[in-house]
Amino acid sequence: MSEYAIEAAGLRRTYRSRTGWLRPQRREVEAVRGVDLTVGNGELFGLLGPNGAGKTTTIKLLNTLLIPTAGEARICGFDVVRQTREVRRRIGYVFGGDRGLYDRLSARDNLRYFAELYGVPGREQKRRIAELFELVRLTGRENDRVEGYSRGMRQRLHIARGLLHRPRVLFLDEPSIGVDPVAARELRQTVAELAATGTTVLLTTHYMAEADELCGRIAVIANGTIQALGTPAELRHHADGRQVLEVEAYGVGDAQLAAIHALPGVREASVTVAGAAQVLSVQSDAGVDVQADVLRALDGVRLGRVTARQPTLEDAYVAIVNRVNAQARLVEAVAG
Ligand SMILES: Nc1ncnc2c1ncn2[C@@H]1O[C@H](COP(=O)(O)OP(=O)(O)OP(=O)(O)O)[C@@H](O)[C@H]1O
Repeated sequence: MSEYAIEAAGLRRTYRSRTGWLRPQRREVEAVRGVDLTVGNGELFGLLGPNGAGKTTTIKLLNTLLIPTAGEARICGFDVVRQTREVRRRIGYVFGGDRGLYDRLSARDNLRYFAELYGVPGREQKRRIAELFELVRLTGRENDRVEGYSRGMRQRLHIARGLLHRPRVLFLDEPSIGVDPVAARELRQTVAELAATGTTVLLTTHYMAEADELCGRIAVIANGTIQALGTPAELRHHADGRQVLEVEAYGVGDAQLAAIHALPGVREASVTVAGAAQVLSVQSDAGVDVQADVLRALDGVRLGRVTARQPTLEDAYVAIVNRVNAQARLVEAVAG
């Protein structure tokens, strides 16, 4: 058996498309620009990045749905281009969203159907399906039609489907998308239990907290390359030497955000929406008190609680991704 479940070296993928009808133009998007990666057997590995970073493309290159423009990848030692059959036998692919299940059938009939499709021997099917219902915590709901399932339940059924043929490696592409927080927690439990059975899991997600809780190691991908890779504790170091000021606010505009970003000592400033309120997070150099300046910049905005705290993994992630964005803007400015 190969030492690694997943290996990628110099993996690249460029999409070529035509846009326009009257004056067609060729457009090239370098979605993945040289990814190097090794994932050990039984590892639960996270691939994190903003929209358009290249996560799904990377997964599709590894699971034989796309052919690399350059570079190589192996699954359990088998080449994804030259040994697709060997690779496909060893992988499962689960993606977020609603496609891929038959609503009018019961959950059990769905799994029976896919077990046939994946060539699970008839005498094994019953036991395997029961085992999987147990793993994804749907025992007792097997005979319900899928149309009555919640999003979280569907997602767990998707995982069961992806595991029918006992893959060594499972690709989970944003499993918790659109799933409510309680269901997302159950989903995470399922993924953790799955990894405990020895299956290698490559998980993509937008949620840092999810990756933090589940993954042994995480790669942050942005702009088609890996920007940082390590355990959650190692990634946290990207925010070393910083402190965070959090301000609950109602109506912070882009101009104010830009003004805060430009304040001396401020490294990052971002806004997330939490219910009716916004949460403004300002990362600054530790030892520089930016609170008075920040509050002055927010003059006229209704404010709630103001808190100072230590950086989290999420802050480290913001720091990594913003650094890449700043570099990309610089390259564009020089080129333009
Ligand atoms: N079939 C395609 N043709 C042309 N461009 C594409 C195609 N698929 C993806 N892209 C582009 O490639 C880049 C990477 O996309 P990809 O879907 O891999 O990102 P992602 O990290 O999975 O993003 P998201 O989190 O939004 O799903 C994006 O700029 C995207 O617009």
